[in-house]
Amino acid sequence: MTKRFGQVEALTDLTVSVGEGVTGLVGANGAGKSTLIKILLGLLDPTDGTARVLGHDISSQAQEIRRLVGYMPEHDCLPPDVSASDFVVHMGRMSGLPATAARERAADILRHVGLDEERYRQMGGYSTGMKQRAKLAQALVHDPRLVFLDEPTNGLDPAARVDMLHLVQRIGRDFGIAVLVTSHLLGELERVSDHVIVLDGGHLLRSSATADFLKHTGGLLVEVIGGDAERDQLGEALARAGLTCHPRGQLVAVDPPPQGLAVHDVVRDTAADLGLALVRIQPDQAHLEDVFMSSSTTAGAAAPGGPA
Ligand SMILES: Nc1ncnc2c1ncn2[C@@H]1O[C@H](COP(=O)(O)OP(=O)(O)OP(=O)(O)O)[C@@H](O)[C@H]1O
Repeated sequence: MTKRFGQVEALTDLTVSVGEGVTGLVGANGAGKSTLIKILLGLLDPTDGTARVLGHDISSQAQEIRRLVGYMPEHDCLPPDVSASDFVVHMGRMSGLPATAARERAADILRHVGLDEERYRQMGGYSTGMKQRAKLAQALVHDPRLVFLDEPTNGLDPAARVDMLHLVQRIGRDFGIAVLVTSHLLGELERVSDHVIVLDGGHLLRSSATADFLKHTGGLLVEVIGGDAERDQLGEALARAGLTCHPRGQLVAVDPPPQGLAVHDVVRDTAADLGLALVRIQPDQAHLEDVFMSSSTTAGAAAPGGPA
């Protein structure tokens, strides 16, 4: 499908399918991730093309799709003067649950996402992490078969990110709900996704099983919160500490270190000295960033079929 907003082409000839389990939809800001989700929900019409979600056509069966699908939007959409408990019950009722069932489901799901006593407080006073959990709960209250999570880790500190990613993994693996989850941090979805779709400027760069992205090279990949400046600051400091590194997308790739150098300690201490927040240190086996580095565009490729 294609989606244009005036002169801007947000999605270009995109053909992709999403299967069971957790699928990571990855791309820089503006890559077209939110646009794709909104089209699949029937909130936006494609300029060209069509799609099916759980076997239903997005243009003629949007209502059926919304019954079967949950949606956690990217931006804060929570009424500040309502408690999470009342809000999630309300969203359950809006999805057609009877009052008692909505109350029971809301209590269960709020417990699953980790909002306990706080659920009776007005959401205006919540931290970003609590707001993300309330947004996640409302997406799950009607027991959907598929859930779209748009940047669920946005605005969270590293510990809260890990918690949220763990929750995303549980939704896919323990609750058996298919998940399409987006992130602009290239690396963070690799650990929780069974499948990864990479978008760049509205084009499909790659769609594969996560394992196909992985190959161990003996080096390390390091990611810190921030942009190019923070990445380069870390890379330069690691070079001064005796490591050979290169920028790779948003990451610092560290070549296999000299024998005997405790490279994890060097990276951790260097980041701490610079006051940079580490997102991850991991073996250099992630090829997501390589996909971004390669100039070839493979629009039109498709992943194995499934419910969406
Ligand atoms: N309603 C709109 N009107 C005009 N342009 C839009 C609209 N919505 C999105 N766009 C443009 O379409 C492109 C894709 O946007 P989209 O929000 O889908 O990206 P994204 O990958 O979700 O990034 P982000 O994480 O920043 O939201 C961007 O260039 C954006 O400016």
